[in-house]
Amino acid sequence: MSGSSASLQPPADAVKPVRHPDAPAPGELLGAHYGACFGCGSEQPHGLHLQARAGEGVSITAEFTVQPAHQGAPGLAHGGVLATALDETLGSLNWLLRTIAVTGRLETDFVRPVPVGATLYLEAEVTAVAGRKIYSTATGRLDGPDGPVAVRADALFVEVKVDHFVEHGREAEIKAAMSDPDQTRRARAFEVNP
Ligand SMILES: CCCCCCCC/C=C\CCCCCCCC(=O)SCCNC(=O)CCNC(=O)[C@H](O)C(C)(C)COP(=O)(O)OP(=O)(O)OC[C@H]1O[C@@H](n2cnc3c(N)ncnc32)[C@H](O)[C@@H]1OP(=O)(O)O
Repeated sequence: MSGSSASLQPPADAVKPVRHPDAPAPGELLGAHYGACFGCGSEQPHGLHLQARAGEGVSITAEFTVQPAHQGAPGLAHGGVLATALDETLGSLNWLLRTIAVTGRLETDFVRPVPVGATLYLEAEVTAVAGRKIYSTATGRLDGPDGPVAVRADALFVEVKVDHFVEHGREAEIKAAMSDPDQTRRARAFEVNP
């Protein structure tokens, strides 16, 4: 099965995404946007520790190695964990646009089982932007960047203001993020199209 639902088809007035002039250069590691992020943070012992790298245009590559803590069936990655890897990779794309956005919809195809110990080689790109809506797509491959596709996703991210996190997040974490000494992480969290 593949083919995303109608709500993931960009509308007729959608435009091509524009890479922000200050986006990290192709090949540059993005680093974690937040230390406690389950997808990319270093402070989560069982997190994915996904490492994303800027690509050409509005694209990203990322790697994630499946740990024993990520199992669903014995010896195999949990589907929700794989969806997280896709979500994190897709979410990282928005930094190349310098837009803060959250996942509105994520549609996933699980094509092949992914064993514990395997590295998932992910690539993602923004395909279109329509107002606050950002359309993107991702694949995850086994055995190398050109290996067989194991997972695929199409997504719609919706641009939000930083108030989204301030209103809905927990105060202690918000305060800690706001005083993060890492300038890049702070910028990723709080700059919108500067
Ligand atoms: C102080 C700390 C700050 C920290 C900052 C961090 C920065 C991060 C930096 C780097 C991140 C890198 C990595 C992250 C990766 C992980 C990403 C995630 O997992 S995010 C968590 C999961 N997602 C949610 O929790 C969203 C929950 N949902 C909502 O909050 C709302 O529903 C929201 C914002 C998505 C939309 O609500 P509305 O009221 O703002 O807007 P409406 O009018 O409903 O939607 C706008 C347009 O989008 C469409 N839309 C919205 N949801 C849709 C859906 N599910 N399917 C299809 N279309 C949808 C609507 O139909 C509408 O379209 P029309 O303008 O009318 O054409």
